[in-house]
Amino acid sequence: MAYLSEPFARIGIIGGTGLYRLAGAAVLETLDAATPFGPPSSPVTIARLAAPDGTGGSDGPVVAFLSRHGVGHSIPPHRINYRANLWALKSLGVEVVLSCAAVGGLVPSHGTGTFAVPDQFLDRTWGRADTFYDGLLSTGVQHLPAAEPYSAPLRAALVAALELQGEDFAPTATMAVINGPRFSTKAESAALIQAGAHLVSMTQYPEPVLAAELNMHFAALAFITDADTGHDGSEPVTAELVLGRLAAAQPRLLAVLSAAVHRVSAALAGMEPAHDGGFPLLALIPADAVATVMGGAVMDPAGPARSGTVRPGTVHNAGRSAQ
Ligand SMILES: CSC[C@H]1O[C@H](OP(=O)(O)O)[C@H](O)[C@@H]1O
Ligand SMILES: Nc1ncnc2[nH]cnc12
Repeated sequence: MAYLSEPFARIGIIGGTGLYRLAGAAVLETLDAATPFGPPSSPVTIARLAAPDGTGGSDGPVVAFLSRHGVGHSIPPHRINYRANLWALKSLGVEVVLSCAAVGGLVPSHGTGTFAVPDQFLDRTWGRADTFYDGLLSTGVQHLPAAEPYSAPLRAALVAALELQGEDFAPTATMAVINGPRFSTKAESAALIQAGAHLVSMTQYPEPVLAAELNMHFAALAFITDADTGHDGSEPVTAELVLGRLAAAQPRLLAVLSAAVHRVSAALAGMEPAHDGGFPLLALIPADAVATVMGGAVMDPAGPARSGTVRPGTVHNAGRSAQ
């Protein structure tokens, strides 16, 4: 079995609609990651962000960036290989995932042109592979506690970054996730509001739970591009509108992301790496060894102790608890 002696990057960023690369970051490497689930949506770019003072050089934090919809936005939300994407980041040493998304706002408190940091989701997708514990990898039966599905310390870093950048944002939100690729009808939108949702997305499930199963911190930075079917009197959403508004907001999004990454990077510098024994280089692991990896260093069900209310990867192993 082959292991990386050190991670390529400890912080991962998933780019969504309109964010296909990290403009301004220095690309160090571009990697084609192999996973047991097939290739991820895009090559993973290892890139160095500018230093905190805005200069280049070797002081800025290094991140692993992946484009969820692929190069040229070729993969629709219901066809994204979410398992491959999260596994690819994990295999490169990522411990913390910041997921960017263009979302619809359903209520006045979450208005167009502002940001939000979701703390809950409402899964309305269907047919998506949303667990690594499905028997495929001989990992046994596991049940992920999902009451608090996002990492508290990572959400706090995003909130601090949004404050630093002077952005208008909602520090909490319930994110409804529809299957797409079509947008909602007015009746569906009203039903989501009735169910307690503030935001609507097509991609924000199952990323949070897959990250947790892989013992990675996960939080989402949502930019509200529209008012969905038009609760504020605006025209109903279209893809062109989402793309255009996200493109216009990209510098703001990148500034918030960068501030959050610097904060997280400083915190990680004082933390031990989450894993013992190195990082599995999955591309080199034979298929029959994958189960060993899943039950060993990568998938230790106890997981590293972390602060905050969330312990990503803390899973209930039904097999063990029955003993
Ligand atoms: C192109 S409009 C619909 C598209 O935009 C959002 O993408 P992402 O969440 O990756 O930013 C939405 O979920 C849809 O996939
Ligand atoms: N209104 C909307 N519904 C679903 N996904 C979206 N992404 C951006 N806006 C959206």
